[in-house]
Amino acid sequence: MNYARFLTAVSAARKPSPIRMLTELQQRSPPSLISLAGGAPNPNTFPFQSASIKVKNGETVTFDETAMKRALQYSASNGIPELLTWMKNLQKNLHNPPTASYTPEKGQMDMCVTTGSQEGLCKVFEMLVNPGDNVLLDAPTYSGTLAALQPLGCNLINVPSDQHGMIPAALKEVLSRWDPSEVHKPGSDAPKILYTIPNGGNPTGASMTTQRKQEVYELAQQYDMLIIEDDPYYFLQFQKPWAPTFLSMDVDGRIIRTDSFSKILSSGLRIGFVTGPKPLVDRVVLHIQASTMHTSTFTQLMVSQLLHSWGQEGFLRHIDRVIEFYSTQRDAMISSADKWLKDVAEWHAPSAGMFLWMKLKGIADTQQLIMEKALEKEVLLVPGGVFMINSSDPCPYVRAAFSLSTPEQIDEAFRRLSALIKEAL
Ligand SMILES: Cc1ncc(COP(=O)(O)O)c(CNc2cc3ccccc3n(O)c2=O)c1O
Repeated sequence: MNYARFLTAVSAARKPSPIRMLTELQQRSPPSLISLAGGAPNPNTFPFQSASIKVKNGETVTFDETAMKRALQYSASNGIPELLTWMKNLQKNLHNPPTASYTPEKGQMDMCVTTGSQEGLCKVFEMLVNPGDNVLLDAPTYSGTLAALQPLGCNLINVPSDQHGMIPAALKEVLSRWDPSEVHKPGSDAPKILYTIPNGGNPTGASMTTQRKQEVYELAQQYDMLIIEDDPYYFLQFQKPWAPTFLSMDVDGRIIRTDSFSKILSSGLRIGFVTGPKPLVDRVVLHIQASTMHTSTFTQLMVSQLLHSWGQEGFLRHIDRVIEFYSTQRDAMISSADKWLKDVAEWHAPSAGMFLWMKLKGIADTQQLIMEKALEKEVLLVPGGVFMINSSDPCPYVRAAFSLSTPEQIDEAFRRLSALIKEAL
């Protein structure tokens, strides 16, 4: 793959930070080395001495004085080695990416830690998207992605989708505007990237079928596009076997995948990952060097200690408990929707994630209904317009999350929603 053609001028201009290189050189050197180089503060001056974090299964994550000094100090921009290694092994076990065995030039699978997958998305978009670029995505989509993409001045092209995700025939139709043999011609405005949320989509709850992923991947090959696989709900798929990922079929090194611990370990710890071809991950890391420098060392070490004590089996047992919770919540929301809303709304029951996407019958746009009437009735949902490329377009949908409220609260909320829809009609 020729990765240079995908980089913005800004990303291509990024150079390794000399002091960060010195820090990493020092970390690779024997303890006999005396360094007067790094401008790191002396951890003996830090007020924090130790920590122990109780884990619900009875174990404890502890930071003794030595560990605490490390946890409170700068660390490598791509992530602390033990967390990266653990995650690379998990990615290889879960997805068996063809690129794991490639050379760096050929797009060898690499990873970096980001402060939430939101940071990963933001830096990936800034690496790839120039003003005026055509970018493909299936809308409605995550509002945080729109917030990161739209200020870049790109032209967002919607690819029609349904409850099974992006529709390959529709993608083929959208791409038919361009001749695949001309996409490398100077001045070509053929799309270079496609973004999608393949499992438990936000806001639609949609999950892509394997067949559709294969067809979308083949079209990306034909038009030499990268696919950004934003997959924070991968571990919230209620049925097994979990769907094969784009990463698992990536024979070319054209997949950039963002993962997140937010929905399974903690959203406040802000731990996400970018997985992709080494030439592209390297550019994201250069951007991290010049922005946050790295994700919090403390949180990375805390999570890494937990994962090492659990092992992959323990991690996947934890995931099973999380899946059990969210599928029970999904069942509660669906049964309350059937009870209160089936004559005023329509929906597809999600098989992953934490969202139900409902179309309100007879309501052209839900913005006013939700932002005024729903608040009067003391029930809050998200009006669908915030997930559309053009948020001022009328949208008859609302997004309901089944993550935080109890089944009883969900039932009462839908009773209130039903009443206000009937009043509005
Ligand atoms: C598809 C997709 N991609 C990336 C992210 C970012 O997750 P990260 O790993 O935690 O950075 C998300 C998080 N989505 C949301 C977050 C959120 C945070 C506060 C309040 C509301 C929020 N609502 O509503 C959300 O949907 C997502 O859904």
